[in-house]
Amino acid sequence: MTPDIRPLIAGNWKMHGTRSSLSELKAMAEGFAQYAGNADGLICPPATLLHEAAATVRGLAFSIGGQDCHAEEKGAHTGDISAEMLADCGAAHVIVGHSERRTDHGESDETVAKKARAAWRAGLVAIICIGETRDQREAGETLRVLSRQISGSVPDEATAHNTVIAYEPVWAIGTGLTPTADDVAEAHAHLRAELRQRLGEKAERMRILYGGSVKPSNAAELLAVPNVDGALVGGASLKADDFLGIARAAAQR
Ligand SMILES: O=C[C@H](O)COP(=O)(O)O
Repeated sequence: MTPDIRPLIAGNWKMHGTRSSLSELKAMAEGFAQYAGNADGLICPPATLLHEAAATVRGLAFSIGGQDCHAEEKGAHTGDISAEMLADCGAAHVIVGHSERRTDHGESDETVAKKARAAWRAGLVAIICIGETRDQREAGETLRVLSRQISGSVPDEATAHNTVIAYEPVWAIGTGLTPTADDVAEAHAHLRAELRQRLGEKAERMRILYGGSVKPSNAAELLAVPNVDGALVGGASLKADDFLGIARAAAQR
C-alpha cells in the first residue's frame, strides 16, 4: 500500500451475471459498508446490468463501472457503447485496455489512450490496464513492456482523480498463479517511477491496483506490498463472501 492512498477494491464481472446476480451485488454493497471508512468499493458488471446495478447500490458507499467503452461519443458502431452511455446508466468508472480486450479485439495502446480520454470526456474515472504475457516475463522483458504500455496507454492529462492504473500480469489472470510479493513490488515501484517521470507530482497519489488471481487467502499479502493501492478482482468478485474477504484485507492494512 501507499501511505495515505485509500485502497480501491474493484470487481470485474467480465461476461458473467444476469439479473438474478443483482441480489449478490446488493449483499456485496451492503456488506462493504463496514469497510467504507477505509476503502472504496466498485463492481463492473456486464453492460446489460449497469442500469439496474446502479439502482441496486444507490444510497450505499459503493460504485458501479463499465468494462469498456468506445472512443467516440456516438455514431455508426454496432454493438459498441460510449462512455457517455455508461455514465447515463450510473457508472462512475470504466475499465479500458483489459488484456482480454487487447487480445480478443486487437486493441493497441493508442486505442486504449483514446478510450481513457473518452472516459474523462464523460466524467468517468478510467481504469487503465497493463501487464506482461508469460512469454514476455520469461524473456525478462516485463519492465520494458510495462514502460511501453504506460507510455502508450496513459495520456498526459491523467491525474490521480481521473485515472487508476491496474497492473495485471496476463499469465496470472484466472489461473490461480500470482507473482511473488517481490515481483509485484518491483513492477509497482517501476510503474510509480514511470508515472512520476511522465506526469510529475500528480503521479504520487495515483492508485496502482494489482490484478490476477486475487482472492481472500492472498489479498493481505498482495495488498501489503508497497505501491499496491488496491486490487482489480475477476473470479473472486462474483461472490459477496469472497469480495468482502478481499475488502476486509484492504481495510485492515
Ligand atoms: O479484471 C480482472 C482480472 O482480469 C483478474 O481476474 P481474476 O481475478 O479472475 O484472475
